Amino acid sequence: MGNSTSKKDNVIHADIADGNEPIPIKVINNYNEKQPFPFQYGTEYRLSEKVKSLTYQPTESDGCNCVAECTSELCRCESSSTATFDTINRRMQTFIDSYTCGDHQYIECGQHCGCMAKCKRRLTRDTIMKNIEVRYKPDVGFTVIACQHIAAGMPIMNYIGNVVIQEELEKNLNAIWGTDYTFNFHNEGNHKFHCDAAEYGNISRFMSHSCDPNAYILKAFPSTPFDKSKIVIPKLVVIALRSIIPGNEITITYGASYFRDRDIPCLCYTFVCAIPPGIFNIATPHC
Ligand SMILES: C[S@@+](CC[C@H](N)C(=O)[O-])C[C@H]1O[C@@H](n2cnc3c(N)ncnc32)[C@H](O)[C@@H]1O
Repeated sequence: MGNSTSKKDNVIHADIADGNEPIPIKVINNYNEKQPFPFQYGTEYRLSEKVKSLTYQPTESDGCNCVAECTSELCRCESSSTATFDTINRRMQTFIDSYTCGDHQYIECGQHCGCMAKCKRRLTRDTIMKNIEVRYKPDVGFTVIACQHIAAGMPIMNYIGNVVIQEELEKNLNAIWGTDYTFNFHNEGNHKFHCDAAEYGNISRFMSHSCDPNAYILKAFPSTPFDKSKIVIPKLVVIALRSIIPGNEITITYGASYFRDRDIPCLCYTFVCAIPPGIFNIATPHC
C-alpha cells in the first residue's frame, strides 16, 4: 500500500484515529510546533436526543423487496436514487459539475430490505479503508492528503460528527472554533440539521476547501417506508470527484458563503478560485 511520508517528515501523531481505523492515520507537521486542536475520534454519527426524537431510525425500515441481488429495474432503493453506484467496481457515477453533485441523493439498501444489503449497494462504511494522512500547511492548517491512488467515483470516508439541530448548535458552539467545523447538511420542516465535527469526528473534519475540489459529499439516505411520519436524514459520504493520486490534498467545497460570512479570503490558489486573496481587501502574505 502506498505511503507519501518521507524520512524527513516530522510525524507528530502515529495514529490520530487511536486504532479506530484499519489503517493508522499519521499527522505530519514540518513547519512548526502546532498540533491539531484536541477532539474525540469517532467512526459513527452521534445523534443528539432531540435529533433522535425528530428523525426516522432506519431499524424500522421496510426497504426494497428485492431478493438476493437488487436489479436496477426492480429495486425501489435504486429507482428512488438520483445517482447510480457501480457495485462491481464500487464507484459512484462521475459528475462534471462539482457544485451540484452534492445535490444528488442516494438511497442505500439496508438490513431490512429484501436483499438484506447483500446487493453491495451499501455505500456508507464505519471505517476508512483508504490510506490517507493529515499534514499541516502554513496557509490552511491541517489538511487531508491521499497516500494512495483513489479513482474517480470511489467512496473515501463518511463525514462524521455530532448531529444536532440549529438551536442545539447555537447553544453549544465550541468557544474557539465556532462554526468552522459545522456543516448544515439537511433542512426539513422548521428544522436545520448540522453535522458538528468540532469536538467529535473523524479526519473528514480536516478537509480543506478548494474552488476546484477533487471530492464532494454525497447524501446517502436509508431506505424507508413510503408512509414515513418522521424526517429522514442522510449519512454523508465523501466521494472522489476525479482521480486523486498519492500526495494530492483531498478537498471539498465549503461554498463561497463560508468565506463571505467570515470575511476571510480563500487560499486554495486554483485558477478558478472564486474568492481569491485580496477580494475582501484583507492583507494576506500573498497580496
Ligand atoms: C473544517 S476546518 C479544516 C481543518 C483545519 N485546517 C484545521 O487545522 O483543523 C476549516 C478551516 O480550515 C482553513 N481552511 C480550509 N480551507 C481553506 C481555504 N481554501 N482557504 C483558507 N482557509 C482554509 C480555515 O481556517 C477554515 O476555517
